[in-house]
Amino acid sequence: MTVKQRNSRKSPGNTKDVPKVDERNGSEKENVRSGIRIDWRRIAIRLLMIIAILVAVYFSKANKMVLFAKQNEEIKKKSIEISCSEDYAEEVRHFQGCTPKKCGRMVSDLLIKPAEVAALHNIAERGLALGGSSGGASILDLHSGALSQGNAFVNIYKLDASKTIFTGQDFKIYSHVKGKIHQAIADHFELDPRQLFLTHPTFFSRITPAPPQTVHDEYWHPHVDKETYESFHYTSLLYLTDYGRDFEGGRFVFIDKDSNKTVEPRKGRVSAFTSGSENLHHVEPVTGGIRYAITVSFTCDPKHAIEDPKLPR
Ligand SMILES: O=C(O)CCC(=O)C(=O)O
Ligand SMILES: [Fe+2]
Repeated sequence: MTVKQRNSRKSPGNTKDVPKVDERNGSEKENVRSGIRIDWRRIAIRLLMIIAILVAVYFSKANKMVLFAKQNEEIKKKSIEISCSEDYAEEVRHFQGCTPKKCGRMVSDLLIKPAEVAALHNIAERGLALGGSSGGASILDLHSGALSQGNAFVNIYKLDASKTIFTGQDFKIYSHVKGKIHQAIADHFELDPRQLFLTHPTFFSRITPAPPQTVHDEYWHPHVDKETYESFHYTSLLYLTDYGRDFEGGRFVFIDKDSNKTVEPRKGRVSAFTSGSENLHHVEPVTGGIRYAITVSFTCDPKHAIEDPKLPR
């Protein structure tokens, strides 16, 4: 039907299917005048219902998100205890001295010094400048040498430039920072530090808002670290840039049944947690700027232990 035909059907002159004015309620009187049958009262009720639903959804969502660690607060130490998932508890119970008293998470902003954070940020920038994913997420693993490049990975130690861009001091700082996180995890979860080992992969990450090109760029999916990285028993993240200042989006979210707990990245913030399904989590998509972090992971299994990364000769 053309516009003309439609308009002529609805024209006031065509009274065949228009009810008599007096038999209709007030809201319909006007409709009759224009020749269009619209029940304004019904529409208003529907609109109110939609608004009520939107308000309810908004508040239920708001209730479901708790800011566990805000960017602008300096946290000495904050923690949450959670029951270990059955599979995690079953696995770690075989490793004496490495079984946590309780599973959970902890955040501390005072463990790592600002100069150490700046030095690590600088290492990440230098190393990742030699490569970089064509999508939004790049990694550099100083231990294996894995570096994102385009849609794949290369070994940074096979690139000539790597021979001059890193110094012994870079690796010293990495080991020192790793040592402090190792001790903090052992203290918090009441472990024997001699039974807790650095494991692979342990890597710098750089995230930008660039659209993903491969699955390696899809960092935002909810996951359990123990399932993604088999050797992990304790995960730690050290943030090297500030949420809201250096980048937008990119907050870390623990997905819990009652309410999600969000950690906003802050320079020098360490977030450490047991790697089982009690700590399902995801990272919100980065929508602006550049986000840098390091994942430093630990295992109870000596078979998966790795040495600290070293400057290759
Ligand atoms: O960068 C982060 O905040 C978390 C990354 C993460 O969940 C992972 O590498 O498994
Ligand atoms: Fe993770």
